[in-house]
Amino acid sequence: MIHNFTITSINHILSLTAKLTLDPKLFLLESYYSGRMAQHNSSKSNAAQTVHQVPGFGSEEMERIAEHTFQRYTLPSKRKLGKGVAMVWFRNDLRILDNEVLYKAWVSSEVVLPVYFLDPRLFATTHHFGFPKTGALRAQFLMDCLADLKKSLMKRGLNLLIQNGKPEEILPSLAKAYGVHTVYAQKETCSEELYVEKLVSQALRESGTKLELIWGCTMYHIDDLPFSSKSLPDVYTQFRKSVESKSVVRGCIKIPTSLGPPPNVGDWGCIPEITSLELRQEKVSKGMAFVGGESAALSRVNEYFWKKDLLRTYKVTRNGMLGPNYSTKFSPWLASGSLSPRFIYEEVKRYERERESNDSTYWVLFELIWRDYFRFLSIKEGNSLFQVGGPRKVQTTWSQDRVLFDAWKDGQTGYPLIDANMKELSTTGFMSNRGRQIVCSFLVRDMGIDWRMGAEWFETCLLDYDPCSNYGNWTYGAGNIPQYSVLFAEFLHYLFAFPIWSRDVMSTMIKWSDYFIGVGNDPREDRYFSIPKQAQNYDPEGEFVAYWLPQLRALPKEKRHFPGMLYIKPIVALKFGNKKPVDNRTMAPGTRRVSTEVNKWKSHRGKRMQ
Ligand SMILES: Cc1cc2nc3c(=O)[nH]c(=O)nc-3n(C[C@H](O)[C@H](O)[C@H](O)COP(=O)(O)OP(=O)(O)OC[C@H]3O[C@@H](n4cnc5c(N)ncnc54)[C@H](O)[C@@H]3O)c2cc1C
Ligand SMILES: Nc1ncnc2c1ncn2[C@@H]1O[C@H](COP(=O)(O)OP(=O)(O)OP(=O)(O)O)[C@@H](O)[C@H]1O
Repeated sequence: MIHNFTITSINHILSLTAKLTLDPKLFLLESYYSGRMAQHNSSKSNAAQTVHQVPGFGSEEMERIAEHTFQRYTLPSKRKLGKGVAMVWFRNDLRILDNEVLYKAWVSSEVVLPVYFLDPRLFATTHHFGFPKTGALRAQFLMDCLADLKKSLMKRGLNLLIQNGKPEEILPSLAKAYGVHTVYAQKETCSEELYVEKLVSQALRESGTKLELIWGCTMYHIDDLPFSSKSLPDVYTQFRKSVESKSVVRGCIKIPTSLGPPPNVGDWGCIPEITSLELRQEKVSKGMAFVGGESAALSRVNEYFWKKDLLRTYKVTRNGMLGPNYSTKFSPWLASGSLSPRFIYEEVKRYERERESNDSTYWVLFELIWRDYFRFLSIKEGNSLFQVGGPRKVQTTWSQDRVLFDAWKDGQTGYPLIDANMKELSTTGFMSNRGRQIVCSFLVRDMGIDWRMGAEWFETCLLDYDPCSNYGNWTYGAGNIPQYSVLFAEFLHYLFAFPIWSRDVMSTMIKWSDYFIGVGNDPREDRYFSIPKQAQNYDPEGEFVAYWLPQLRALPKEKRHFPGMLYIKPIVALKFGNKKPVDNRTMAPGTRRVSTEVNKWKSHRGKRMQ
């Protein structure tokens, strides 16, 4: 069931959340959840301004689903051999199911001390363009995750210590005060996180405590790859085929029934209001409102796979843009670590055994392998993933025109498909994969803007922000990952897999010849997404744009994507809007060279138009 609720209800929820102060006593957490959800449940669906809660369950139902899932993953009581106190430093692994960090700390000690640091660096600004590092919606999602984790730990005889500050400054004194022999934490891969790991390791060494970093964020474990991450294939397909044939996804780590006894902590700390992090409360006024936390994550898996049976058709629907049903929406929980990709894997396999195995069930795993790929790529490529030329070190002059960029960011470009997607992003913290590819292509290719501005804005807004997937996809979209080698490898694979006289091969060769011509050209011409074509294929009725730009709803469906004078004037012409490619960097903003006629869509030409 999807709960629709009004803006007023959301306001209530947010003000309730804003007033939240958590007490170690479980009943206050109970009232946090029941209060938050009562608002969701009591509200009535109201006209166009609806909000779809994801997942669409009330708090009790989510808790029931989570408990039921935990029971299937309960570790039969086992004698612990460990001694002393171990600490769990929670990072992007905010879960108890399939958490090796938590498990290792538990087996290696008599007492576990779980800690989360509200590191001020997470709430500072992005590297180049000074946007908020964490936007208000993701910050609120994070607070939900922490509240849910705290509650789960308390149910198992523990708690979560919340500390404001940098881990390297606080950990040594905590370790000393509690006699911690080892701090366990999830291993990260990007330079900002590696820097913190280095500082923590140095600080702990001085106090004689060990730091043990454990791999935990991918579906395939790094130790099970058939190659070292430094020799990761440049081509996704090679990577995927190799891991699929040579590696096995490890089983989920189970949860001990009791994680106690807890250490003697006087004040476990509160989950703060996001205003105390210098963020303004933001309300989700329409679209999807995601509930943070592991209980919600497990409930979403249950809803998408089992209750609504949407896994059966995922491959057909996954390119949609409107509503909670076209794709899994697992990404926000995966990014915060409140959902394990191995758990998703096991649920897909269970679904295949119990219901059906088809292209769609496989395709969720195919997409999760993309996620793994970008994670491992961040090890191989290091900081080049964040640099303007990307791993290819492409030399291109990009514009950093603030007027153009702000029009993109604020959904004011004059192209409804771009504007609707950008409004969804700022209103909800989410955008479909299709939408992300389209707005990325528009910013980079039609506007000629520095792709890092787009990537940093995504970093601010996305609930599912993950440095590897975000910067990986942006560099890929900006043409900074060697796509000609991708195609060449695909070509060879195809050549050897099929007889040369096959008609498919011949037509594919003709198609691919276009890619080879472009080698060495301006990368902005790679992966061009034609707006008319995308609109026609993925929003033919104009429902998505009319949802986010209600002023377009009154127009005939075929006019909604190109409303002409009835909408904002397009801020730039489309690069391939006319027959000849246009370099927008030489055009004054406001110049309009785009065909607005729907029946001219098919005449739009562009190299590599998707
Ligand atoms: C410019 C751009 C930026 C992106 N930034 C992020 C980001 O910061 N964090 C993030 O998780 N994803 C990012 N993606 C990938 C993708 O858009 C989202 O993972 C997806 O839209 C999330 O929705 P979903 O969970 O319903 O996906 P589904 O279609 O249901 O896919 C299932 C899961 O597979 C993984 N996945 C799917 N597509 C990709 C992909 N292209 N790359 C990596 N993993 C993928 C995700 O974990 C996703 O949850 C980005 C894509 C683009 C084009
Ligand atoms: N987790 C992360 N999220 C976002 N950005 C990250 C993350 N980890 C590393 N980075 C980025 O990686 C880059 C570090 O690379 P590098 O040291 O080459 O850049 P820099 O020299 O600081 O950049 P510049 O010379 O352009 O100022 C920075 O842009 C940093 O913000």
